[in-house]
Amino acid sequence: MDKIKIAIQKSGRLSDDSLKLIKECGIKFNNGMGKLKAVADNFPLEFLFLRDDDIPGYVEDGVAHLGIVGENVLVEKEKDVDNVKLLGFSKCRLSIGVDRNWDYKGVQELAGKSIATSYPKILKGFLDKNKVNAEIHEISGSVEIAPSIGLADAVCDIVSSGSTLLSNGLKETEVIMKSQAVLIANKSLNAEQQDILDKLIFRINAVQEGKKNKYILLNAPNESIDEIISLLPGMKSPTVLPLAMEGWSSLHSVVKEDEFWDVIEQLKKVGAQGILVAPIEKMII
Ligand SMILES: Nc1ncnc2c1ncn2[C@@H]1O[C@H](COP(=O)(O)OP(=O)(O)OP(=O)(O)O)[C@@H](O)[C@H]1O
Ligand SMILES: O=P(O)(O)OC[C@H]1O[C@H](OP(=O)(O)OP(=O)(O)O)[C@H](O)[C@@H]1O
Ligand SMILES: [Mg+2]
Repeated sequence: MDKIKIAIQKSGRLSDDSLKLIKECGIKFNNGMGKLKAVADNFPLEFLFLRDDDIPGYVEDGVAHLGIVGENVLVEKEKDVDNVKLLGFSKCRLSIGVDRNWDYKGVQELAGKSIATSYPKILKGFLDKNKVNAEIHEISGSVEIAPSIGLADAVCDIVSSGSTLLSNGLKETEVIMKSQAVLIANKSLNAEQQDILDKLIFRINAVQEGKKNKYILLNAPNESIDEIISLLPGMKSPTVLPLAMEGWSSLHSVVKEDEFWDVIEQLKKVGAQGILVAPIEKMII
């Protein structure tokens, strides 16, 4: 079978979670220190470890068939690739930051100022949309230092916790876009390559669904079972098994991670006991 190539960031904010997702999909490979290429042992996938900025271009050209990048880089690079799937990690935002003592009242205050950024296209789009004429000063890293060394009046850069802005005497004033990691694909995959991508997407979906849900087991008096079933509808419907103790049943189901604590409270109110909750590794709906 043909192999397809996936481009992953070599080292940075996307790398660990990208590799973790691949491993959670049951794909094994050996990425020794400093290796720029690796081949999976049990799936037709080859890995290229690259700078994230280069990934959309390599995927457009077909040097790599797939890639994992931040949406911020994907939008900035304006490459013609398929946006296959949001991956839910490396969540951040692209924001304007200004000196914390600037009494900033709105985007019009950026008129005539210079803004340092590694995202000139996205920034230009934002300024044009707001009809603000400002100078864009493109730099490739350490953007937050620009105002304090007199290079620019403001910055447009990635913010997550905000601690980099804070430690450079800046404050966040405008969120231009929100971003997370995304799986991208070349637009001209052949049937065999598409088949491999479909298998990978199937596995990613199973991993993501598993994370969104928990497996729940509980004991309940038989008269509460109908009410509990309405609280825990499960994938099709819950499994209900009689306990050795007369008048009691054991019920197995799944519950959504984000509804979990509310549901547990309601289950207790209707008489559920001995509630066990376990993580789900994979879930295929
Ligand atoms: N603090 C953060 N928290 C969460 N996600 C982030 C954070 N910083 C960046 N990201 C996301 O991870 C991507 C990679 O960030 P990183 O800082 O590793 O890039 P880089 O320094 O340009 O790396 P490279 O050396 O590969 O060019 C960003 O494009 C963004 O989508
Ligand atoms: O709001 P925060 O949580 O502080 O995160 C934001 C910082 O994180 C990223 O840099 P990173 O630390 O990845 O270093 P880099 O300069 O190598 O990109 C980004 O470029 C910001 O500088
Ligand atoms: Mg980069």
